[in-house]
Amino acid sequence: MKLLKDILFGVRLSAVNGDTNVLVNNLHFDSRKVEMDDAFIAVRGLITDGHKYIQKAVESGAKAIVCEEFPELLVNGITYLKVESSNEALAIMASNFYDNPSKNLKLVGVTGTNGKTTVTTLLSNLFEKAGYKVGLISTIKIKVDKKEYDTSHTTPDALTINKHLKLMNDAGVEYCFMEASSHGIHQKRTKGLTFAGAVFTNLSHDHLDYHKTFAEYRDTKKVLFDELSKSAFALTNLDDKNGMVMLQNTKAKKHTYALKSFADFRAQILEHQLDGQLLKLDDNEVWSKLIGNFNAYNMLAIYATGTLLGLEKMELLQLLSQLENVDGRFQHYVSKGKITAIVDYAHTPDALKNVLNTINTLRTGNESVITVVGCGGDRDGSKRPVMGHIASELSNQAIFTSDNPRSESPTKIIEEMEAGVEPQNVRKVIAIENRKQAIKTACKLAMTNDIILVAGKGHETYQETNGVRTDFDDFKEVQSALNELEK
Ligand SMILES: CC(=O)N[C@H]1[C@@H](OP(=O)(O)OP(=O)(O)OC[C@H]2O[C@@H](n3ccc(=O)[nH]c3=O)[C@H](O)[C@@H]2O)O[C@H](CO)[C@@H](O)[C@@H]1O[C@H](C)C(=O)N[C@@H](C)C(=O)N[C@H](CCC(=O)O)C(=O)O
Ligand SMILES: Nc1ncnc2c1ncn2[C@@H]1O[C@H](COP(=O)(O)OP(=O)(O)OP(=O)(O)O)[C@@H](O)[C@H]1O
Ligand SMILES: N[C@H](CCC[C@H](N)C(=O)O)C(=O)O
Ligand SMILES: [Mg+2]
Repeated sequence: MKLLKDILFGVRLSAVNGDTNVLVNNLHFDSRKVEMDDAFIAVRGLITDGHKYIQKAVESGAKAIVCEEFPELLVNGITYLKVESSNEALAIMASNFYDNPSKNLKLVGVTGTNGKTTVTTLLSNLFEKAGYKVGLISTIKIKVDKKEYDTSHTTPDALTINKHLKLMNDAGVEYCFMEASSHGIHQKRTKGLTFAGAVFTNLSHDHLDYHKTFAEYRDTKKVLFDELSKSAFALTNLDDKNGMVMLQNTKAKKHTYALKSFADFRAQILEHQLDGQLLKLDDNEVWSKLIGNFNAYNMLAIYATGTLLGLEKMELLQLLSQLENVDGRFQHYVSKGKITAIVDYAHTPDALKNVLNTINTLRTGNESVITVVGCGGDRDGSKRPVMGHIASELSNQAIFTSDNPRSESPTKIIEEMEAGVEPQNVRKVIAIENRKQAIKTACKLAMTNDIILVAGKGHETYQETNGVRTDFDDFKEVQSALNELEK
């Protein structure tokens, strides 16, 4: 139990009706979870409006209501608080409720279209190898030292974030690396957190269904940097067109990294193969098990962050060379018959292009590249033709299939991908809606030395159709299809 007035510390209240000197048991933004003596924060969503459920929350025992508009009926004995932004109030209240846990560790936020999971996961692995207790909040999982929790979002809601940061405090965690998605920043899930630093990876086409314009998408990411304190660091990718935009209004100490421009932290790729690449980081050579230009950026971002957090350079370089690929990111398998299968979470045009370009640089002879790819339903539809074009242009054969159709028709999604295929590439493309069959077909078509890329779902272990998740694992599927054929 905590005093409501303490939980409200720092929240801008525009009206108060009732007593704030009351004890509150728990906070909720979903009326269905409210119990006796809880506070309910009414949030306006995309599907419905939390304000509609205020009365329901009161009936379930809510003692306090935080909202942007008072309901017509104010019940005696209940405290009503009016705020300009319920999302912002929720985040600040969540921090206060859990005793501001982000202040008790070094929290680093990573934002950008691609590379967030890779950078945060590898930073967490690296700091763990360096002997620290570490936390991770990522698309794949939440980690509190050795304990792992499932997660449904890249950046969870403010209550989930702060609850886990508190668990990190209790476990003695010193560093936490967290992904900051544009949805998360826009919905203020990260508001009120104290960041020791923020990292920008890159910006490319994604989520234009939600943000409407690219400028709005970019400016949302920038908020993470705008809100940093003077003592924090702001690290950006100088080679990205929007890298410097991120630093425009930040109070934090500014640092840059780049492969192509003159920056505080620099890298160069000296040589590369399927199993890794030799990098020059500043003036030191280091072997990276992760390949591709994009991973050189990721390794450099990790190196720079490690340095800014005070790790010793030689130790840092040595630990960098031990890092393994993150699950579902360029995860590869070479079959008995010498067919290479690569599973990658490329679900944006830029990621798909990067991965296929990297694969194409690995080709030494006449190997074919066969790509199996789909696009998610209920997500930015304008990515579909672009990804269709990239897959067909940069592969010898492309099989368009389902990703997570969610509430959309997989046939329609595939047709939208096909609309981007240029006439000279039409013969390279076939459509097989069933993902299992699509992967099997790619394996049947592949000959010795060929490379199969299965893109879009990476680490995901399910396929979501109409709200139902069925077990599905790209890596297992491609591995077992190849084994079956080569028995
Ligand atoms: C588009 C989006 O981001 N939606 C998020 C949003 O939901 P919403 O706006 O649809 O909410 P809503 O259903 O309209 O409900 C409004 C409010 O009424 C409340 N409610 C509703 C019903 C009821 O009976 N009682 C009640 O109180 C709800 O709890 C909610 O607070 O707020 C919810 C609560 O925090 C989120 O779970 C939900 O994420 C959905 C599931 C989602 O798929 N989000 C994705 C797009 C997302 O956030 N992705 C990013 C990563 C993307 C990337 O970078 O690639 C992420 O960080 O995961
Ligand atoms: N630095 C990078 N630049 C461009 N593409 C990248 C980069 N790092 C990874 N990728 C590509 O993007 C895919 C997704 O990578 P990752 O999961 O690290 O990104 P993310 O930002 O966490 O994505 P999400 O928004 O889904 O959380 C990878 O599988 C790879 O194809
Ligand atoms: N964080 C991304 C993941 C996309 C993964 C892809 N497999 C899909 O389902 O679209 C999103 O929610 O848009
Ligand atoms: Mg991620």
